[in-house]
Amino acid sequence: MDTGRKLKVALLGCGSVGSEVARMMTTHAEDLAARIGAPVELVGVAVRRAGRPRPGIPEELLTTDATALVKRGDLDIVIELIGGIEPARTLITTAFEHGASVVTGNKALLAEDGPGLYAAAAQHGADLYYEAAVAGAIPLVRPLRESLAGDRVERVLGIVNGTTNFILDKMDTSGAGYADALDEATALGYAEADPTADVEGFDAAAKAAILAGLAFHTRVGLDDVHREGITEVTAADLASAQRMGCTVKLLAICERSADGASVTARVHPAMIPLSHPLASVRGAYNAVFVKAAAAGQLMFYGAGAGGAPTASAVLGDLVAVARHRLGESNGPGESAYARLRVAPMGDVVTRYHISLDVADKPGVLAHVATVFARHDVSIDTVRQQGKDGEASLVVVTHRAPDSALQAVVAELRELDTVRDVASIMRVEGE
Ligand SMILES: NC(=O)c1ccc[n+]([C@@H]2O[C@H](COP(=O)([O-])OP(=O)(O)OC[C@H]3O[C@@H](n4cnc5c(N)ncnc54)[C@H](O)[C@@H]3O)[C@@H](O)[C@H]2O)c1
Ligand SMILES: N[C@@H](CCO)C(=O)O
Ligand code: NA
Repeated sequence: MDTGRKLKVALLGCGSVGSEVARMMTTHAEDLAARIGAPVELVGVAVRRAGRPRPGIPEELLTTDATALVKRGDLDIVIELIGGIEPARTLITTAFEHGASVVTGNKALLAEDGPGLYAAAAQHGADLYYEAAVAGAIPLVRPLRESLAGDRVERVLGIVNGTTNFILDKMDTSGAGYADALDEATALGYAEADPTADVEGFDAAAKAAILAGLAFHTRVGLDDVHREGITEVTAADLASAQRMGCTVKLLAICERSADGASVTARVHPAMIPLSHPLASVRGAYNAVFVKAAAAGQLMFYGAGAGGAPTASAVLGDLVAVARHRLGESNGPGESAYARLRVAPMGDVVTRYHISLDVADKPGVLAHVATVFARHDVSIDTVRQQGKDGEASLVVVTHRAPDSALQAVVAELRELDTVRDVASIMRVEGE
């Protein structure tokens, strides 16, 4: 098809991902044109600092005025790769107002204000695409948004943050503590100078909010996601997991309740059996399981981060959106019609591994067991190891509501014979 038309594209942000997108748009120009049906031309690149050498990007395309760029009025597509809430949000909405469609990788902004962005896109008849926002290169947004649009998704479970997976993997394989593993992740460039967003689970929680929204056709905000990071995970937790034939992963889990009336979304470290495929996701890789009523279990695996892998997802979106511009059509907008209740963490039903330091005296085990029984939490296994009048007690429960487990722990902490509740970890993937 030769329509004689050229599609004009502006790029906002030229960091790890943006620079790869600019490079690929140049090196793959002919293939992109053939696949889209018209050439895509990069007409401007907004950067924060001018005057830096940017190999492969003609200097005359660079500008430090992103606002003026998105207001040009002749843009077909704006690719936002600045990140963060502002100025990204204003730039994206301004791009819509001036007639462009938008491709972004900005999970923080989508989790904060996805509905606002969708509304702006719909108002101006534009597309909003964001495959790069969740699990980088791995096609996951499009499968949920399009391929599974005819099915009923029951659960999304996976590893969606590479930095924390690298740290936990390091702790597992080397016996290192959290701080040493974080130092190594920083030295190797996996963790950022300020690792808070990754290690405290904010990045994974934003992705969980996006995934839950897509999976359940319900608005799920960042505040709806229960979030625990990995900073409290100890070498002892990993050792204990290994003794149980498990490892520890930071998981994002979005589930429909058994009665289908509500959904939950959570991010926390959890033990998973070594036999589970997620246990063999090493280093900074991501992997996500999607369970749907008709499709059954699907597994998505690959590079969840990195300039080139993430740029692959951005370019895929660019092709899709460009085709729509040529065909004067649109991709899917927001789908939040189901309006399911987003239930609190207390409603989540799962298993627990609880490690207690107790006095090694007659009746202590019975006393501890009574607390579990009082809250209707059934014990699966108990393992005790004694040392000098003290004992460490590891209790693994059957499935129980999180609220019941929290009540058990609060009561255990009050017992004279319980010196410390050393760790509480959920057990998933069985
Ligand atoms: N790096 C990854 O592996 C990865 C993976 C998935 C998604 N993402 C997302 O992609 C986006 C970009 O990530 P990144 O890793 O390339 O970040 P980055 O920090 O490397 O790049 C962002 C760039 O934007 C520039 N910038 C900041 N303010 C600007 C402004 N007002 N105008 C123009 N430029 C401005 C910065 O100077 C920087 O070069 C983020 O939303 C991120 O969450 C990144
Ligand atoms: N910081 C993120 C990048 C991808 O969103 C990670 O470690 O996975
Ligand atoms: Na993706």
